[in-house]
Amino acid sequence: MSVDFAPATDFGRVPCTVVTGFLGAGKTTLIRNLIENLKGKRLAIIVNEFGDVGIDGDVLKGCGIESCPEDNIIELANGCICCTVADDFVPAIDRILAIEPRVDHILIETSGLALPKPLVQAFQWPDVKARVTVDGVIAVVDGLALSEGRVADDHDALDAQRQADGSIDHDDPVEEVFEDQVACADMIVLTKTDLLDQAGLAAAKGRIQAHLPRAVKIVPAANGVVDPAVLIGLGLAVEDDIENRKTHHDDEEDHDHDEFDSFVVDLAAVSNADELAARISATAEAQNVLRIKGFVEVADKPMRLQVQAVGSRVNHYFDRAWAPGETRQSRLVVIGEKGIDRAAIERMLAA
Ligand SMILES: Nc1nc2c(ncn2[C@@H]2O[C@H](COP(=O)(O)OP(=O)(O)OP(=O)(O)O)[C@@H](O)[C@H]2O)c(=O)[nH]1
Repeated sequence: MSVDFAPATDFGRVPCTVVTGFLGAGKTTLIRNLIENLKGKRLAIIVNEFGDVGIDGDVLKGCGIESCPEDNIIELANGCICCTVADDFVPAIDRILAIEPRVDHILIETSGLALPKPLVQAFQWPDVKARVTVDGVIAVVDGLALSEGRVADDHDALDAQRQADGSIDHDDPVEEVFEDQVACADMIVLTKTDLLDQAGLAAAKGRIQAHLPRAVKIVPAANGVVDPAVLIGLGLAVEDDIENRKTHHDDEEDHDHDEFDSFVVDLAAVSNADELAARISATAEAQNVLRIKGFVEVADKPMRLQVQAVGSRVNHYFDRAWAPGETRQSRLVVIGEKGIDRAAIERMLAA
């Protein structure tokens, strides 16, 4: 598949697509599909994660795509890119722009908890603006979760409550992050449609539409499959429009992510992958965990097990052989709202 990049707003600048979306919505899956299908274009990726340990970068590096070699994938773990933009993002852009031959396009995967607006605003800084431009902001939303009302549930009720009580000016943190991501989007990718029937799809679309401040297209996707021509090469120079996109955090001088916790759980090798998946599912359900992901050693297996849980729904598969000399270790990143019970989660996962 070939995509023409000729946005009128480029002026020789490298276009950059920001992929945002709540934890586990399907950002990495979408990006993986994009890089597989953007053949012939030299790509670089910035992958940002909330926790200290990067999993998504490792997943993307595993793609082995010639147009996006491992060295072109920069991981920014250790916090959301919206907060570390000055320290981490600009050096990452510098590094990418030094790559020879020059890359044609940059993809940025923000962490699932990042607010896209401060990141896009960084593209207004003169040193950045002279060299790169935001081609478009893609918000990836979890169709399954939305169809079940798990994100942005009860919005109407909340609105009514807000209007009745002037002192309420914030949703719960999960909804706030989700709404800010959608508010900044030029295109919405509604994922996991393979798990939805017609009614579920309509419900998910309806929930998103209720949040859209502007006419923004909703593109349904199963397993990240979207024609790159739909998402890439929009040429919107979003940095020039971002101030018009209203979000919950507009009036905050400084925001933080204190509402969320993340930690790493080291496990011993497991003997049975299905049993581990069942344990993870039960833990996520009982302890209200938002996201668990990582790599695990299964005893006597030459392959590494990749584990991905979104809420209590768990996927696991052997993604590649452990490399010679690589430490076979089992590490899971756990993310939840502030106050999740770390000791109980560690106990349940290790049981
Ligand atoms: N069935 C199905 N599963 C999907 C789809 N898209 C993503 N997934 C699964 O959902 C889980 C999370 O997907 P990711 O692509 O890692 O999500 P993410 O948004 O990058 O997650 P974070 O970076 O942690 O916020 C994985 O198990 C994926 O395989 C889809 O369209 N259909």
